[in-house]
Parts: sequence; C-alpha cells; structure tokens
Amino acid sequence: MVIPGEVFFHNQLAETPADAQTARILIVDDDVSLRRTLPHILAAPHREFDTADCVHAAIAQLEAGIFDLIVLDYRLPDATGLAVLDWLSEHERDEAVIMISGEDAIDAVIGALRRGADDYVRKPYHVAQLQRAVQNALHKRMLERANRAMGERLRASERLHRFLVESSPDLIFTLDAQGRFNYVNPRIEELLGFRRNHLLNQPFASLVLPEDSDRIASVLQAQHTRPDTSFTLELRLRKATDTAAGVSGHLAVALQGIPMLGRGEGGEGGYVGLYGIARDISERKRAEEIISFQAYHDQLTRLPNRVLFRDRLDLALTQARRRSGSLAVLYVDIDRFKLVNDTYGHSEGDALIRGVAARLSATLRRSDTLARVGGDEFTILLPDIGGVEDAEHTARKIQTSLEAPLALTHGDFRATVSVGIAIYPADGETCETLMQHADIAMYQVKRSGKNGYRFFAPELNTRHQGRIAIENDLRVALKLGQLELHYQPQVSLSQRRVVGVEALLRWNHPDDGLISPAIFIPIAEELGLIGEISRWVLEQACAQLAAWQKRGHDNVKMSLNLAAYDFDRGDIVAEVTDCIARHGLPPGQITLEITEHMMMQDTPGVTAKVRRLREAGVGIAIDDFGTGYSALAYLQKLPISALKIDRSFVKDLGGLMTNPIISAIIGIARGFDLDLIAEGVEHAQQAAMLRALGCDVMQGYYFARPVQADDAEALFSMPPRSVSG
Ligand SMILES: Nc1nc2c(ncn2[C@@H]2O[C@H](COP(=O)(O)O[C@H]3[C@@H](O)[C@H](n4cnc5c(=O)[nH]c(N)nc54)O[C@@H]3COP(=O)(O)O)[C@@H](O)[C@H]2O)c(=O)[nH]1
Repeated sequence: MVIPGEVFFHNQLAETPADAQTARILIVDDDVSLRRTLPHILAAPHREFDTADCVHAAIAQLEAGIFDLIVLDYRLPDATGLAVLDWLSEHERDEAVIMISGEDAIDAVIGALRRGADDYVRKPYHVAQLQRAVQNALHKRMLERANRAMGERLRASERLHRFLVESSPDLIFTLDAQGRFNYVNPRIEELLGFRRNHLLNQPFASLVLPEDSDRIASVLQAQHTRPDTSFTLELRLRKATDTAAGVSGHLAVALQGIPMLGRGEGGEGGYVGLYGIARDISERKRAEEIISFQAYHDQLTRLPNRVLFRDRLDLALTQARRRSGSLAVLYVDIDRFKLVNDTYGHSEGDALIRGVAARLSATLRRSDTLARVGGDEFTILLPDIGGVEDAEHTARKIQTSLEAPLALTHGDFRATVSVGIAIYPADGETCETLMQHADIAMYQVKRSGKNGYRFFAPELNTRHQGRIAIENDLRVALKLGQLELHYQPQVSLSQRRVVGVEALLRWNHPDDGLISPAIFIPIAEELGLIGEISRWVLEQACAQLAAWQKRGHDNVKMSLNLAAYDFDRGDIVAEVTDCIARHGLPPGQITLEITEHMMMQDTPGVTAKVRRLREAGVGIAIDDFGTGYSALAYLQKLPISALKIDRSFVKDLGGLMTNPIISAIIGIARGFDLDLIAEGVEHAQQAAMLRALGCDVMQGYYFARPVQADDAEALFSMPPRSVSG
C-alpha cells in the first residue's frame, strides 16, 4: 500500500543536512584566466566548480545537471548573460545567480535582477567582494532549501496524518467544549450513513440512542470539571434512517474520549473539546449475544434452558412472596418419545420435540416461561395465578393443543404429554422443591397411563422415594439373580388338562419380597432395562419348556409377555426365533402375548415384525382383548393366532353388557379361526358361564395362581378343578 507522503516521510530520515551538502557552482565567463582563477579564489569545503565560456556552453551544462550557484558574466561572446537568466526562468530552475558585469547602465542591473539574478557585482571587483557575494548567495540558497524541505516535510506529515485519520476503520472525531462536532472522519458515512458536513456543529449526543444518552451526557459534562481524564464507554449510535426501507438501526461502539486542553492564562489548560475514537464493536456484541443466548437457551427449540428457567422462577418467587401471590410450575414430559427416537432416529425425535414445543408455546401467555430442561422434558412457569384452576386450565389447554397430529417425516404422529403441577406456596417455597414436586406429579401421571395431568400431593413424595429406591435396585436385580419366572396354567375344560402356561415375571426383592411386574416393568421400560429383562425371560421360558418336554410334557404350550419397547428393537424377531431353535422347540409351542393397546398405537414396525414371527410359526396372542376400540380393524391386518378375553369382562360376567361382549369376542375368535383363552377366572361360576358361552380354555386363580416351575409341572399331570353345569 502506498501512503501519500510516505516516500517523503521515509526520505527525510535519510536526508543529509542541508549545510553539509556540496554546493555546485558554475562559472560562466569568456575570459579564460578568470575561468581558471575563480575556482581557486572561491574555493571552500563542499564546493565544486564547473565552467563555461559562453551562453551556449552554460546552457549545455545546465541541461546536464543542477547547480546551486551560477557566477555569470554579463557580456559573453554569443549573447548576454541575460539569455541564461531567461533560460533558467523558462525551465523553472531555481539556481542562484550572481551577475558580473562591467556595464554601468542601471538598466542592465535592473534587467538582470528582474530576470531573477540574486546579486550583481560590478567589474572591476575586489576578490573579497565576490567571495562575500558567493557566500551570501550560497547561504541564502541553503536557507531556502532547508525551508523548502521543512515545508515539504510538514506537508507530508500532514498528508500522512490526514490519511491515517481519514482512512481509519474507526470513527475519529473532535468535539468542541459544548460537545458539538468540529471534525469527523469520512468513516461516519459508511458506519452510520450520515454526511460528514451535516454533522458539523451538531451535538454528538444527537447520535446516541436515548437509552445511552444519560451516560454520555454525564461523561461529557464531567470533562468541564475534570478534563484531565480520558474515558472509555460502550454506546449505541443510531444510524441514519434508511429512506428506502424506512428503518434505521444502531451501531454498538467502544468510545475512547480524550479531553483536549487549551492554553489558558498562566499556562493553565482549560477544556476546549474532546478527541474521540469510536470503534465498531457490533460483531463482538453479536458474538457476546450468541454466547449468552447459547448459555441460557436450548439449541434445538431455542427455548430457555434449565438455567434461565430457574432464574426466572427465582425472580417470580421473590415477586410472589412480596405480593403474597401464588404461581405454578408445570413439568411436561412427552409420552412415548423414546419410541419415536429409537425407531425413527434422532432427527425425527428432534422434530417431535420441536413440534411439541411449538404447540406448548402457542398455548401460553407472553408472561409465562416455557423451557426445555431435558431430552423430552419441558417446564412451564405461570408466574401469577389466581388459583389452582388457572394451572389446571393451562394443563387442559396443553392437552387440547396436541389433539391434532404432528406432521413428522414418517407420517402424522399424535403426541401426548404427561403434566405434573406444583403450586407455590402450597407445594413448595423454593425453586428446587417446586420443580421436584412438579416432576414427581408428572411421574405419577406416567405411571397411571400417561397422557394426563395431576397436581402434586404430599403422599406422592413417599411413593416417589419408593420409586427411586426401586430404580436403583432394579439396575442390579438381574445380575444378582433376583428375577424369577412363575407359571400360571391355562386349562382346557374339554380336555380336562393343562394345555399351556403363561410365564409371569417376579422380582424377588431381598427386603420387599415378591414385587409385581406391574410395578417394575414400566420402570424397566423407562430406564431402558426392558430389553435385557425380556431376553432373560425368553431364555428362561424356552429353557423351561424344553426341560418339561424332555420329561414328556410335550403337549403344553408356553405363553410369555413382551413389552411395547421390545418391538422397537430391530432384532426381536431373530432373538425369538433363535432362542426357540436353540432350545429345539417347535415354534408353535411358544406364544407371545402383546397387548391390544400396543397394537392400536400402531407402534412403528410392529405389524411387520408380528407377520415375520407368525411366518416363523410363533403364536401371537392379543392380551386384554376387547378393551381397545379398533379391535376388528387390526384383526384384519394382523395374522395373530389367539385372543385373550380380558379379566375385566370375566369379572363382570352376568352384567348387562358383558355377556354379549364375551359372546361377540368368542364369535370373532371363531370367525377368524383363533385360539381363545379367558383370563382372570376366579370362581367356578365364571368358568361355567364362560363354558356356556363357548369358551373352553381358561386361566385364573380358580384353577391355579402363578406358581414356580416345579409346582406348575405337578399340575400338568392332575385334572383341573371341575366346572359344573
Ligand atoms: N413385559 C412383560 N410383562 C410381564 C411379564 N410378566 C408379567 N407381565 C405383565 O405384568 C402385569 C402384571 O402381571 P402379574 O402381576 O404377573 O399378574 C398376572 C397374573 O398374576 C394375574 N392373574 C392371573 N389370574 C388372575 C385372576 O384370576 N385374578 C386376578 N386378579 N389376576 C390374575 O394377571 C396377570 C396376567 O395378566 P396377562 O399378562 O394380561 O395375562 C401383566 O400385565 C403382565 O402381562 C414379563 O415377563 N414381561
């Protein structure tokens, strides 16, 4: 880059001082003896002489080089010395000239001086006179040259400083003592869009955003009383209105202000104005904003994160305490999120989270805070509620907002959420307690079937502690051999024998005794332990059936239960068929019980997996048949092999609507050529009624409770309890 004045700026450093330079002197005279003697007479250190005998020769010398002084004879053979003066003038040369002449006429003197001669020495002259004249001319010339050099240096320096100021990327300006612009560099036009000349005499404060104007006003004011301190300040300067778009923005700058002091009387400096440098820090500010946004927001949904939520909750609690008001914290968890995430992948899981977040946001007021605090978990702060009904109203609105399915890449998905609610001050007075209690309430919703809301109640706390204990113990139960299978016989009344057993899992807890799978299976699902547990069940059940078959009980079938999550595993079909094959069992001897609820949710891939299992010969029974709503639709779709009449119908046998339902189920089983089992048969009368309606195979406490393998085997050889009628 070439900076104007730079060359000169550098040259002056290398420049030889003017008085130390060699002076070149040209002696022009037709008198040969003078041409020879004058160089000796005028000799001095740092002087160099050349000679010429006529105008023509003199001009030739001048064309060849620059001289400092010409000692010029007036009368020359080819013309007068005036011709040399004319030549110098024409060629804008600045050599000093001492004209030497024998002319007496004043006109000759005037003519020579007018044409630019510096001095005039009349012949005959005294040597000292000429020496003085030469000395004076050279001295004058040296002064002129030094002066010129100084002027040039000053101009170069000014050019350089102007260049530095005007091409600075920063805004550079000076203000008068009243804070009005008296200089501003052109950068203002690029940065703020104002014309420089429009700003002159305008107050600097007029550029500052109103929010920052008090600060700059007080800093400028302080300069009058304490002008000795410079300052640095971050400000926002407004931009000129963009007339096309009709909008104006602002620019964040770091302003460094340096007071300018004048020379007061007695040498004291008074404040005369301010020198300011304002640096554009908008990029840095943006970066700071992004960093701060990231620290307080969730990247996926751009909602506040846990940190910001707690901050807002803390603030809302302080305000609620002050005005003796109340507030609500809602804990929202997406149901079946893991299913979507594990089955369709994370991008689909992300889309579900974003979709739910958008629906939740749309139900809330601007003063409420919605935050994403975990994978599929959100919290909501309702900072000012009139009563619990306000929180309940919001919970209902949330459920309603999710009624319309969300459009995911793999198709529409009807998302549901479980919502727990904690109210300040009734359910807690601190951030921690309220969030924890809302979370506990949400867990209760999960446990009682998801898709709902409930308020925290103190007794939930105890249950929650119990659940945490179960969670911890369950993680090691399998390794410590605390799980066991019990078997409940399935009896055929017509054959009067046990035709099958259902393998039912038990957790033999060292402190709490036998724990029902109804309690720990949902927890195992949530903890992601269900796959491991189901593999163990499958292995045990197949090994047991193989052992029984070896001992001659080859007409007994084995049913076992799988969880919804098992069908999300890609390898479930291979796992089942491999296990059956490894134990040398006919696949038709194994039946997998899956719930009607599971089928109806149309869990991704379930249909295909059920088909493949059926193709492999494995039986598929629908547990709790009849409790769903679209039973017939999936019976058409799926090649299942058996139906189990739900225990709730059996319990209600004799009721107004129950018998027709059971008859219908029996009809469906016949129509689709499916095996049929009634479960939950507790009384002889129920068994008799079921038989009367056309159901032959039954399971229930009336015949036998789930028992250990040896006890179950003993029952294979015994006729089951009789059923009269
Ligand atoms: N994923 C898995 N789920 C399993 C497994 N083992 C069991 N389960 C499921 O847990 C639920 C509770 O089971 P459980 O406590 O074992 O209860 C079963 C029977 O004990 C009970 N039953 C049987 N007869 C009667 C009766 O006459 N009355 C009555 N009140 N209850 C009775 O019913 C349960 C069996 O139900 P079902 O499976 O629907 O046939 C339960 O949902 C099990 O499915 C497992 O290994 N994996």
